[in-house]
Amino acid sequence: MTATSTETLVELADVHVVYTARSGGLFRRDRVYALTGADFTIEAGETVGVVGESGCGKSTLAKILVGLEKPTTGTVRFRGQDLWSMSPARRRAAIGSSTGMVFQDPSTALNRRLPIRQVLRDPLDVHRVGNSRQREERVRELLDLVGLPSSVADLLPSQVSGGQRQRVAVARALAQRPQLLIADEPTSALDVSVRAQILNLLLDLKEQLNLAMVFVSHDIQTVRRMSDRVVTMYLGRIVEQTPAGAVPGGARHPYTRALFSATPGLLFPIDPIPLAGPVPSATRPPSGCPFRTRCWKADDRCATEMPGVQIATVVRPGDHLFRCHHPIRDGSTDLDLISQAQEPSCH
Ligand SMILES: Nc1ncnc2c1ncn2[C@@H]1O[C@H](COP(=O)(O)OP(=O)(O)OP(=O)(O)O)[C@@H](O)[C@H]1O
Repeated sequence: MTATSTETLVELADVHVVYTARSGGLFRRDRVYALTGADFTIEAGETVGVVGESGCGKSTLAKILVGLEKPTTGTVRFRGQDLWSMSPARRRAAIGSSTGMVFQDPSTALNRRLPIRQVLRDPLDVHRVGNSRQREERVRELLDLVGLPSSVADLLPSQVSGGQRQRVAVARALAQRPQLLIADEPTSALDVSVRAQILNLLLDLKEQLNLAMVFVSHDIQTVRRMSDRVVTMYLGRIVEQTPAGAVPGGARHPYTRALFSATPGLLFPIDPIPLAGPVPSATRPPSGCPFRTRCWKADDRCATEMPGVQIATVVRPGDHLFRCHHPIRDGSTDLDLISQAQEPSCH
């Protein structure tokens, strides 16, 4: 699975998201550092998997990528245009035509009172895409695209199965022909029996429409299978970006290694690395490297200095980035075998 183009669809530059949350006393508010210093691009046609433990900022990153959340500081560019310096009308149009989002639970994401036909027509009506006949035609196309019979158009979302509802949610996200689909835990609310069908549907749509996709999941085995590139997040930071075939053995960040160490079905399995203790609070992240309180390689430097970005050249320059003072350099990767790539070199 490799990207077919290098056209940049979305670019984040030093994006921070800080929420305020009530804590303890009536008037006391804490800052929650949900996303810190995110530098990140998505190229046309590629699938990026986002992994990390609960609360590490995956959904915040997804919302930033689809324009649902405004950065506290930093820049989000859609096709080179600064999204948040556009007028609200232009921004809505840019978001609608560039990205679509599939949420975890289709039961809550879809308007329960509208028939599926209207659920799918809504984004077309709001953005005045074509005339009424063309919108009806697009609804039929969308149902066909996600493998649903046209007869479901007259049903309410509650009258179809969970898997079919998620197909409707995917169709709705694709209504305006976006080039980027963000899927935030798209199968975790579904029965195990239909999860594979939805994943296969996403893979088919990616091929058929040359979609770029951001796939957020706790299920790291699925992320590895679905993605070209894996982004590892820890406590609001992107700590590593690596080609999917390079994890876990080629991952340089100890946290990525630990997360993926128990992944079954690898050509080069590695010993499980247990993660000690809980993730620290996002209201008081540790100084220096955020992972240092759980890292077996941490030393004094990790407590005082946030590691800068290092580059490992696995296949192409820029394919593999990580932030660690003590990266792991041993181990074989599936990529070593597949691409006969050179051993990565760090700068
Ligand atoms: N609207 C909000 N107000 C205050 N804090 C928030 C808000 N949304 C998210 N957070 C906090 O920001 C941090 C990142 O949350 P986020 O939902 O992005 O993490 P996540 O990795 O997607 O978690 P999960 O895997 O559990 O869905 C967490 O500490 C969360 O509690």
